[in-house]
Amino acid sequence: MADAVVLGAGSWGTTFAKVLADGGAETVLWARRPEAAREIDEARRNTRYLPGITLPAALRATSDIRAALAGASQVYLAVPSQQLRQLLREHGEAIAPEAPIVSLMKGVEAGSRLRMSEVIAQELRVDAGRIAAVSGPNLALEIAQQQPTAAVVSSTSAETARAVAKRARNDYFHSFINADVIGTEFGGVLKNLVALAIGIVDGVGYGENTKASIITRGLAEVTDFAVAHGAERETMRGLAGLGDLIATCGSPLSRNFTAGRLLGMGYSRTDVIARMEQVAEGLASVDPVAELAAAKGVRMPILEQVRLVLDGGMDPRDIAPHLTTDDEPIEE
Ligand SMILES: NC(=O)c1ccc[n+]([C@@H]2O[C@H](COP(=O)([O-])OP(=O)(O)OC[C@H]3O[C@@H](n4cnc5c(N)ncnc54)[C@H](O)[C@@H]3O)[C@@H](O)[C@H]2O)c1
Ligand SMILES: O=P(O)(O)OC[C@H](O)CO
Repeated sequence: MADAVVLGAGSWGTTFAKVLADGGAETVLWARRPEAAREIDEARRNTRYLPGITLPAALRATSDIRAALAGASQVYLAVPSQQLRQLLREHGEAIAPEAPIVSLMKGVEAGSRLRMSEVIAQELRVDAGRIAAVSGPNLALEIAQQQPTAAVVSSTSAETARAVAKRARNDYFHSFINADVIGTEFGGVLKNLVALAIGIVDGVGYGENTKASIITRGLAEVTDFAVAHGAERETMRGLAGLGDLIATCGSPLSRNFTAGRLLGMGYSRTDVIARMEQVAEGLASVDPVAELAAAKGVRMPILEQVRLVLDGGMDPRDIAPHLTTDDEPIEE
């Protein structure tokens, strides 16, 4: 019986399993492909997602999801957001009755427009207090290299947040806690959209002034959206808001930045999706977030221009969401 099981052996699931194992938790990682599980278990490597990283000997991997889940006292989920519901539908009944269920994901489900904690609650019919979300400036490869960073574990139950934060920490990864699940999850979702915009301007060739203007206005846009949906303003100034915005918009390791960069270089949405070998959650979140913003009447010029570029309705060179077209100057 494991202390923790991580479902999804991509870059983040594998890295988080390493974080847990390095913190002393007996950890099992579930990989969909048997050959990936075998490589992790036998060679201590996940060459496809974490090249150059040696995984801890204490970390076990399997492609048998039912065996992985059996009796595990905490369950961490790290599959692409659009795949979560089906996974839970097929295997959710194997999750131990009292185990906290932790989302490591940063997306909104297309169609339902639900955050990942909401998908978990709806699909598994569990109380919100059993669910936690982890978010922060967490580029997987840097953490796998044991570069020090932090995240926030958010749950409506302080007991759940504390239990998860105590397990998800070690000498290079620290977990803070908060109770603002809405803000923590939306911070992770929306920074991906700003990173797409920053990637686009980088691909076009614009420099630091343009990027800094968009990141700064991006924080205001993300905050307006999240607060309108019930988040605490303060959360957006924390690790899951500003912290993640800085990390994601500033790094070529970010898949969202990379996808944006390809758009800025002139590739179409279809070409970008075909070229991306890993999930860039922002691409699937653009439409549901735009719908959620419209429902609350939130103005989101950055999101709207990213959407136009994606749909081929705007030349990437014309992207300038921080240049307002209003006649009257608006308050910053
Ligand atoms: N990589 C990061 O730096 C990072 C950091 C924080 C959060 N996240 C979030 O974690 C989530 C997972 O991202 P990632 O970086 O690990 O992606 P990834 O592309 O590196 O890996 C995705 C994994 O999911 C698996 N998968 C795909 N479809 C599946 C399905 N239908 N059922 C089960 N497994 C499936 C793939 O085989 C792969 O192992 C995303 O929501 C992402 O935003 C990523
Ligand atoms: O690679 P990205 O763009 O999905 O970003 C990874 C993490 O979310 C950064 O915190």
